[in-house]
Amino acid sequence: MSHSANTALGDGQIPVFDSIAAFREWREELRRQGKTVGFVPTMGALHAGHLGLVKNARKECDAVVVSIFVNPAQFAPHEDLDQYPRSFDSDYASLVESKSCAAILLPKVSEMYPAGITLDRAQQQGTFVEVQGLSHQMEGIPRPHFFRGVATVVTKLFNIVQPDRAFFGQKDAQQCVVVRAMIRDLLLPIRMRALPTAREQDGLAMSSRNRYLTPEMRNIATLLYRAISAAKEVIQTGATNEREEILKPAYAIIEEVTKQVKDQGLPFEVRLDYLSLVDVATLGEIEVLGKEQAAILSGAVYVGTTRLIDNVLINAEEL
Ligand SMILES: Nc1ncnc2c1ncn2[C@@H]1O[C@H](COP(=O)(O)OP(=O)(O)OP(=O)(O)O)[C@@H](O)[C@H]1O
Ligand SMILES: CC(C)(CO)[C@@H](O)C(=O)[O-]
Ligand code: BAL
Repeated sequence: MSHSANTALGDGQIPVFDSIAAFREWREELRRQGKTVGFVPTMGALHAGHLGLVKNARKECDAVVVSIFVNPAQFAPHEDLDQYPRSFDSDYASLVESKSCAAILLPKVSEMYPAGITLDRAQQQGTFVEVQGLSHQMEGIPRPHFFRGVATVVTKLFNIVQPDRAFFGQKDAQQCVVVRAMIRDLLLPIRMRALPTAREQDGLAMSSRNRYLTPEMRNIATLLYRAISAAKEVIQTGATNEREEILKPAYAIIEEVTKQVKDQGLPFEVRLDYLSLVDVATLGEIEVLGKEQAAILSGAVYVGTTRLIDNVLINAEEL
């Protein structure tokens, strides 16, 4: 294949492109060969959840591209852009081991944001994509800048990779709903797949940010999954369809763990950010759940300064 991957990155088993022009050359050759391309966008610090997306993409597509890009536009000035884990060498080794990745795209901030990018939204220059109606509830309340940053970078990455299919994780449920709407609204010729959340043995959703947890924090980090699972169980028993009653056991679990951490004098706090029960299509909060209504039961908690998110689906298999 004639392409100019950056040979200083990786050991040549997978081409790594840090230049968009070089990547486009490589992509063009696949098109000439009539091969289908699957795309897995990531921010790196890869774990088994990411690798599951890559392996599934490979089952459905001839060649899989993985991007690794910590996108400044989706971070607020007070968030963890600088601390976000960056581990290219081990990410590269995991992708080689997966035997499922045909190329890695590692774009530079300067190429992704030709007009520059500052985290201060009021000062930002250039073109941004925003999915109105789905970006300012749930995760969009504490992170009002977030989905604009995601929609913008995913649009740019789609324009570079030009995938036939794009693979996302259900762990970031609202992101899946936002990206699906964006693909529909902008008439992008891409099929989106949202795959189930990979979990640790005790149920904790895999996440790059789990690396921030100390062993003491890790011991109680399943609280959110236990909480939303308890709420889902209430729905499944048919005992009630009212939001308040559905969420009651979830609030109780979080309160109990919060108190336990305090009583034991552990050197961190647990704090609930939010719990939510929304319709999958509108992301509107549900007061009374319809019999077959597809819904997302989700939440976010802080364990120390680490913010964990998780969700389960109600009356739906895929987002
Ligand atoms: N546990 C998981 N199971 C399946 N997919 C996942 C999981 N965690 C992340 N993903 C998906 O991988 C893609 C890249 O996510 P990202 O690189 O932000 O990882 P992350 O673990 O979600 O990181 P963070 O800790 O920043 O939330 C997204 O589509 C995301 O939904
Ligand atoms: C989709 C994504 C790679 C865009 O930066 C990011 O939001 C993520 O990792 O979920
Ligand atoms: N997976 C979500 C990326 C973020 O929180 O910035």
